[in-house]
Amino acid sequence: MAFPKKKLQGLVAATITPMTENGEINFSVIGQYVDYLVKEQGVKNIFVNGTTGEGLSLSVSERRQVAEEWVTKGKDKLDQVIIHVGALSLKESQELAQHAAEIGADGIAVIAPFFLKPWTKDILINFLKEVAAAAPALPFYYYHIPALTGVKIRAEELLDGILDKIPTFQGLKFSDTDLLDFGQCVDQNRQQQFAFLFGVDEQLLSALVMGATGAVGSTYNYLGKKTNQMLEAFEQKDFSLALNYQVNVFFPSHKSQRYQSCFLIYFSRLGFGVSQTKAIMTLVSGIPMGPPRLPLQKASREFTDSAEAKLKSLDFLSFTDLKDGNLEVGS
Ligand SMILES: CC(=O)N[C@H](C=O)[C@@H](O)[C@H](O)[C@H](O)CO
Ligand SMILES: CC(=O)C(=O)O
Repeated sequence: MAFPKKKLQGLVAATITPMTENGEINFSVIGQYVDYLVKEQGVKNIFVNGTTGEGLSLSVSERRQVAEEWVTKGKDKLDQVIIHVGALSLKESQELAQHAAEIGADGIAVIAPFFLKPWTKDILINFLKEVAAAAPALPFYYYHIPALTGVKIRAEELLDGILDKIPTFQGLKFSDTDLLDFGQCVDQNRQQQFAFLFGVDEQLLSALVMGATGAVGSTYNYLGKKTNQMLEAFEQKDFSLALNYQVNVFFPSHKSQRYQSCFLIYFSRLGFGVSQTKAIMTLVSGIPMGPPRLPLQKASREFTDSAEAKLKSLDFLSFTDLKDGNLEVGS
C-alpha cells in the first residue's frame, strides 16, 4: 500500500468540539480555532472527534459535520487532519471511515469497542480490519486507551503482525501509562515506518525516551508552544532543559516553589477532564468552547474562577524563559 503522505509526527492537538450554551455544536468558531492552533500554538496536526472532542457523545450526523468543518477550515493551513471514527456499531464506524475518505481527511483512528468488548487480540483485529477496509486509501491508527474502553489487550501484542491483517496500518496512539508496553511496541517494530504517538501529556518526555515519534493530546490546544520547546530541547539532547519544561509546565514538584508555577497539577487537584479542558481553552484562547454535553457536566464556577485567577497569576500567555532558571513563572 503506497501512501504519498508524509509520516504523522510532532504534536497533534485533540480538538475540542465547541458548543453553544444550549448544547448545539458551534461550527462558527472552528475557522478561528484552526488559526489559533497554527499561529499561537505552532500546532499543525489535529485529531478530531476523539475523547476531548466528545466524539462518542455526538450523533453520527454531527460527527460527519464536525469532521467536514475541520477539514474545510484546515485546508492549506494544517498538515494533517486525523478523524476518530470508532463506534460501538461496526456499521457506523465504517460509514464514518468512508466519509473521512470522501472529505479528504489524512487518516482515521479507531478505539476498541467498549460495551460488548473484544476479549482477544484476534477479535479486536477483526473489528479494526473491517473498519480500515471501509477506507482503503487512508492511513489507519489504532487508538489505545484501556482506562476508558476497558479493553486491556496490550498494544505490543496487537501490533505483532498487524500489517498482514490491516495493510493501511500506520501507527498507534497510545493513551496509557504503561511505558513498558509502549517501549516494546517501538522496539518490536523498528523495521516499520509506524508513527508512535503518545497520549499522556504529563509523561511525554518519558515516552520520547522510549521512542515516541509524536504526541496526541488535549493540552496541546493551549500548551502546544511550550511542549514544542520541550521537543526542541529533547532533540538538542538538552535533557535537563527538557525536564524543566515537562516538570514546570505539567508536573511540578509539590515541595519546591515550582509548584507555584505548576499548571496541570494545580488543575488536576480541582478535577481535570474534558469539561475542564473546555473551560481552560476558553480562558487561554479567548474562543468560546461552551459547555460539554451530558453525561459530562460543565466545569464548576469554582473551577473556572480559580483557573482564571491561576492563569492570570502565571501570566500564562507570556511564560518567562525557563532557560534563565526562573522557574516561578509570574508567582
Ligand atoms: C483521557 C484523556 O483525555 N487523555 C488525553 C489523550 O489521550 C490526554 O491528552 C489528557 O487529556 C492529558 O494527558 C491530561 O491528563
Ligand atoms: C487526547 C486525545 O487524543 C483525545 O481526545 O482523543
